[in-house]
Amino acid sequence: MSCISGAPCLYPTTGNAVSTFASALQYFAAAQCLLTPELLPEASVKNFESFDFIIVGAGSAGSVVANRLSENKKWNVLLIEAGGDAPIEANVPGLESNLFNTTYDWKYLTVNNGRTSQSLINGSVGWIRGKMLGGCSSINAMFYVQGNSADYQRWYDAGNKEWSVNEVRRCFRKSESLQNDEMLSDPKIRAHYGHNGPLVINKFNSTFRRYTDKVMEAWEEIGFRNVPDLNIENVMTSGLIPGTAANGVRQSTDRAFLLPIAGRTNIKILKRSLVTKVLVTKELKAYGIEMEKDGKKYTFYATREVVVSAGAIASPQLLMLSGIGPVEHLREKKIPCVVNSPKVGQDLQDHCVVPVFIHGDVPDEVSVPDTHYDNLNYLVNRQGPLAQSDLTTDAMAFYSTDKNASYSNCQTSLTIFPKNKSLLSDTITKTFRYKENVVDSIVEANKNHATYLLIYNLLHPESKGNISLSSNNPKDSPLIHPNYLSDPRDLETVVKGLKMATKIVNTKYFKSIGGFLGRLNIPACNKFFLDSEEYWRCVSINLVSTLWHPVRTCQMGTDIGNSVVDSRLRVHGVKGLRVVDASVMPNTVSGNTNAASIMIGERGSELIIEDNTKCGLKCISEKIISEILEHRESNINRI
Ligand SMILES: Cc1cc2nc3c(=O)[nH]c(=O)nc-3n(C[C@H](O)[C@H](O)[C@H](O)COP(=O)(O)OP(=O)(O)OC[C@H]3O[C@@H](n4cnc5c(N)ncnc54)[C@H](O)[C@@H]3O)c2cc1C
Repeated sequence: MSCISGAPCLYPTTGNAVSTFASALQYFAAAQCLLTPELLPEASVKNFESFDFIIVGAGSAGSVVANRLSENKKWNVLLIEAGGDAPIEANVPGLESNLFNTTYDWKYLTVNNGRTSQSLINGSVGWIRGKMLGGCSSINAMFYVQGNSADYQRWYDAGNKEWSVNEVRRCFRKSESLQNDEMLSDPKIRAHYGHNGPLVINKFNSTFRRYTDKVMEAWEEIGFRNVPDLNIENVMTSGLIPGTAANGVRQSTDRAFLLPIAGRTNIKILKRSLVTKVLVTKELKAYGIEMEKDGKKYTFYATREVVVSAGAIASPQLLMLSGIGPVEHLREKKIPCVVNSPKVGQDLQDHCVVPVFIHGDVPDEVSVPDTHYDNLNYLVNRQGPLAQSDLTTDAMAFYSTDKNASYSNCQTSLTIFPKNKSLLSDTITKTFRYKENVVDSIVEANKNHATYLLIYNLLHPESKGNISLSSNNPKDSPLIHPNYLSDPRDLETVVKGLKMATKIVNTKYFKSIGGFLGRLNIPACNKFFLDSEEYWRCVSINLVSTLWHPVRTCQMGTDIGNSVVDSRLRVHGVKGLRVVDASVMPNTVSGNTNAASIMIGERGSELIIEDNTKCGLKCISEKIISEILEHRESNINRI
C-alpha cells in the first residue's frame, strides 16, 4: 500500500499521527451536517380547515408573500409547496447542476416543433424548475440581476400604475441586505441597494478570478466598458455580478424568508403537497383550494384570498385546471369554464440561449489532489470552486446591437472549463441536452485546451410562446411551446449579438493564449464558414436553448382582453384570487429573473396587505362563510 505521493504507508508511528488524522477524517465525514440549516417543520392541518390566506408555491415570490402576510399576527396563512425540503446540494453553490433532472426538478421538456433546437435530444429543450422549498431560487445560478429601469417604465406605461420605477426600486431594496465590503465602500453602490432586508447579497470569491479579470479586459477592448456594478450600469458594460450567496452558502428564498419565521404560530407550511384546483363560488369569488398529499385529497378554505405563486409554468396551468383560461381550450380538455380568460398561458417570453465556445491554452487541467483540496477547503473555509456556481463564473456583459439603445438587448455570461474537464460534457449533455455529435466536437477540443463558454442570451425577444394543458389531469406536465426565434427580428438580433461577442477572440488576451473559436459539429451548418452570419444563423436555429427565465404567462394589464391579472395582481373576473410570481411580468426584464420575481413578491404582498387592511373584517363576507360551511358540510358527508 502506498500514499498518494507514492511513499509507503506502513511507516513507523507512535500512534499519535494516526489518531490525529483519523479525527480529522471523522470531522470531514460529518462535515456535511455543518452545511444544513434547520428544516422547516411540517404543519399539522386538518382537512377542511380555514385560513385567511392560502399561498400556492413556496418559490422565489411565494416565500416572500408568506413572510410578509404572516407579519400580521391576526391573519392565519397556509403555504403549500409541491416539493419538500431542499437537499444539501442546494446549499452548496458548486453542486448546483447535481440538482438537475432529480426529484427536486419538475423536469419539463418543451414540445419539439421540428424546426428549432433540432441538435438537442428529441428536439426538446429541458426546462429545469425547482420543485422544493425556495422553488427556482434553490436551483438557480444565483446571479442577482435587477434589470434596467426602462424595463419597469414599460410596465408602468402599459397602464400598470402600481409599478412605477420608484416603487419597484423601493421593493428591491426592501428585500436586500448587501453584505459585500467592497461594494459597501462605494457610496453610489451602497445607496443603490437595501441593507435591512432578509435576502443576503454578496459577491462570489471566484477561483477563476485571474482569468475572469483577463476576459473583462478583453470585453473592455471590444467596447463593453468594465463597471463596478452591473445593476447600476447595464448598457454596453461588463463586470462582476453579485449573487444570492453568502459565505459560500446559497441564499434561497426559503432560507431568507421562511426559516427566520419558523417560530410564527400563524403560518403553516405543507410540503410535498400538490394543489390541483382553486375553488371558485358561483358569484366568482375564490374560496379555497383542493390538493393532494401522499395519495390523499384535501380541501382548505381561504376566507380572504388565494394567492397563486406557482411560477410561470404551473400558475397558468393551475388557473386553467380551475376553469380560468381560454374557453375553447378548456372545452377541449373537458374542464367547465368558470371565466373565459383568453390570455392565460399566452404571450410567453423566455431568454433564449446560444452558446459560443472559445478554446485556449489556460487554465490547465485540475489534478485529483487539487480537487480533494478544493473539497476540503470548502468544508473548512467555505471557499474554492464549491463556493461558486459550477455552471458559470460571475463575469457578465450587457450590450446592444443598436448603437443608440437606452437598454441592452444582449447578455453574455462566462463559464470557464479548465483543460480536459469532465464537467463540460456533463453540463452540455445534461443541462443543455445537446446531441452526441455536438458534445463530441466540444469535448474533443477541450481535451487539450481550456474552454471559455460565452452563454449568449437574447434579452427582449419578440417571439411569443405559450403554455397549454396536455390533459385535465393536474399531474400531467403542461405543453410548453417556447417558439424561440419564430419572429424573424429575434434571429437577426441573435446573429448580430453573436458576431459582436465573438470579436473577443481577436483581443490581446485571447491572442496571448492561442484562443480560437470552436466549430460545433452540426451537419446542417458544416457547409458555412466558421463565424460567418450564415453559420451563426444555422447554429442558432439548431442549438437554441433556454436560460430558464419564462415569464408573462399570467401577464398584468388593463383588462381581460390583454392580460390575466390587473395592476394589483387580482385575476380578472374572479374576486379573492391573485397571481404573484414571474408569470405576471408584462414584459421580461434586461437580465436574469430571480431578483425581479422576489421584488414582485414584495410589491404583491404590499398590494394584498393594503387591500385587506382597508376593508378589515368586511373582506370576509357572510356570504363567503356560508358558502364555505355549505361546501364543507357536503364534502364531509361524502367522506
Ligand atoms: C437552472 C436555473 C438557473 C437560473 N439562474 C438564475 C440566476 O442565476 N439568476 C436569476 O436571477 N434567475 C435565475 N433563474 C430564474 C429564476 O430563478 C426564476 O425566474 C425565479 O426563481 C422564478 O420565481 P417564481 O416565484 O416565479 O417561481 P418558482 O421559484 O419556480 O416557484 C414556484 C413554486 O411553486 C411550486 N409549485 C408549482 N406548482 C405547484 C402546485 N400545483 N402546488 C404546490 N406548489 C406548486 C414549485 O414547486 C415552486 O417551488 C434560473 C432558473 C433556473 C431553473
